[in-house]
Amino acid sequence: MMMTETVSLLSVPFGYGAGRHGSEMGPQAIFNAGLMRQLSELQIPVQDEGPLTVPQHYNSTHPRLKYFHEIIELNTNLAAKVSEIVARNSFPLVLGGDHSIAIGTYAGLAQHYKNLGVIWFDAHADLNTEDSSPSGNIHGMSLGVGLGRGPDLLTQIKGAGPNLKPENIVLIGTRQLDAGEKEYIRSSGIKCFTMHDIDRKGMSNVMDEAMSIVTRGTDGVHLSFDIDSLDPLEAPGTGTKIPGGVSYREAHFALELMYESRKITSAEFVEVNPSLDAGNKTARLTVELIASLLGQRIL
Ligand SMILES: NC(=[NH2+])NCCC[C@H](N)C(=O)O
Ligand SMILES: [Mn+2]
Ligand SMILES: [Mn+2]
Repeated sequence: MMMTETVSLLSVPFGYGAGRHGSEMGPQAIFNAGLMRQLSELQIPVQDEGPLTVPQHYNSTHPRLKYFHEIIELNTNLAAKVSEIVARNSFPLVLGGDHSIAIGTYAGLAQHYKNLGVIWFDAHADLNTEDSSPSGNIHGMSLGVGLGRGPDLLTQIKGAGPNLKPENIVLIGTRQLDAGEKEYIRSSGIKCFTMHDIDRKGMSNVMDEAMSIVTRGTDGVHLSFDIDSLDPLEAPGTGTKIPGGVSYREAHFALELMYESRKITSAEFVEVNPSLDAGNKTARLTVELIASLLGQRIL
């Protein structure tokens, strides 16, 4: 919680953007892992917005964009809900779901913030297009949509694009890029802190640089946190695991620094997939990470 009082918890039990089933059960797993208890220990006033209604599967059959129509419908509804939360001056905390729901989140935010900074914590860049995507899974395209780069119909969701600016975006934890994404990152100038950069500079310097980029000339900062940014040894419950990720301590430290900055104005945690988890380890980790973002301290 950074600039507002209440945290509005919005569950989005939706997984059609991912290649594997299960992330639609993410919000329930995160609640089961003790989210409400953790927030009450932090004495944070919470408004539970309940789960967003998700569209039924009506067999949308776009050849290269899987569940295209469901994703449009979901994100249209999500954008309206997020916008309403911001209008109430509450802090939107969105629980996914797969990363395609980021489209609806920033579409809702864009109705209030004209120059939104975005921190995209992820093993991936999610900057694919219909043509560059190796999978057709829209969770791999969701950041691109906000830059006007994604599939046309998606960018036409109210607020969805192109409302984000490359110079206001930082990627952190990146370690798997498809060819088209690399090219776009280089040509657009999006700042990308790969695992190599984290190893070389340390998370402390990376976060200092990242915060200075996303706060320069912006009127809000959104954190989009894909749990696959963490090393799969820490976070096995996710659908696209890439080895060599952010450590447990680095992730907490980054989130603690974001809290200290008091600049974050909204957040989402996505890609927790309980059907791939070891017990409920990844969901429990997510609860702890949320706590760090919201001010939990060791002492
Ligand atoms: N949000 C995610 N986990 N994205 C994974 C994307 C993987 C790959 N780049 C693709 O486009 O299919
Ligand atoms: Mn992602
Ligand atoms: Mn990812």
